[in-house]
Amino acid sequence: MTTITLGPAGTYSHRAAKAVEDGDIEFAESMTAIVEAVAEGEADRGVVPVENSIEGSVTESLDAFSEYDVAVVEEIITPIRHALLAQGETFELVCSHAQALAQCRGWLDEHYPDVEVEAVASTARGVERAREDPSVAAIGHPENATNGTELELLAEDIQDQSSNATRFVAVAPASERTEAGSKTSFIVYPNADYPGLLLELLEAFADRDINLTRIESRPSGERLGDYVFHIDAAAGLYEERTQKALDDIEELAENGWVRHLGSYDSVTVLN
Ligand SMILES: O=C(O)C(=O)C[C@]1(C(=O)O)C=C[C@@H](O)C=C1
Repeated sequence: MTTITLGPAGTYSHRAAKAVEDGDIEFAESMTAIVEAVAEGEADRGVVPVENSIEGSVTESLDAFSEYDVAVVEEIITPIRHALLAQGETFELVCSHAQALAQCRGWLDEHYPDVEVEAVASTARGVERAREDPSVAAIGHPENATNGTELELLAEDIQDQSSNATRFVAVAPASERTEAGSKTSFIVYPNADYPGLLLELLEAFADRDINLTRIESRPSGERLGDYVFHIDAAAGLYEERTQKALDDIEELAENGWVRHLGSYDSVTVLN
């Protein structure tokens, strides 16, 4: 089994992938490339972040789920505890993934108000930059201080909320979609706009007592004000009520499309 995730080695995505998948792990540079590799059969599984408790959605992953046909087979929730790593105490630039920089914005403003920040493709890419250049510090998992050239751990637990956590999903080829699982993800493109449309979409679930755990609108890209809705429900497709809700939203989106990513269970991993 080959799993593809965000690289290089040492990213939080890599840690989440190792926690749930056996076998080889390969790396890509973007969430889109990971989802595409799974959709095209180049990898058996992909692990991508979808949502963070401080910064919200990882929109690149959501947009990739609209673009490529894949199944979600597991949800992985993990606490994210960032460290500041560098060759020494004097540096001018902090490099990390945009999500990680945002999760530590307050801490950086307080402790290093004068340093510049630069977003790079992943936290581990930032660590590489810090290894190459003494004027660069990185934000990433503390183990990056010891899993290559030694870096100093200048500070730990620098995320703005101690409860910082990220939700990842494991994706598989669309043929592996299953109806078994306690959660289901839907993507709905109604291709329509009238008063009460969103209410009707939500009623499909509310009328059947299905709790929604998330709803997110993403621009469809077709025209301004036109949206694709990502809806996560705390119910499995094996349940009659979920099938009925799906029938209703398919009817509401008769001019657009509905895709479900399958049903899946959730695990929490501490790493
Ligand atoms: O750069 C990494 O280490 C990642 O795995 C990406 C990512 C993200 O995009 O949310 C994952 C978890 C953290 O929230 C910060 C960054």
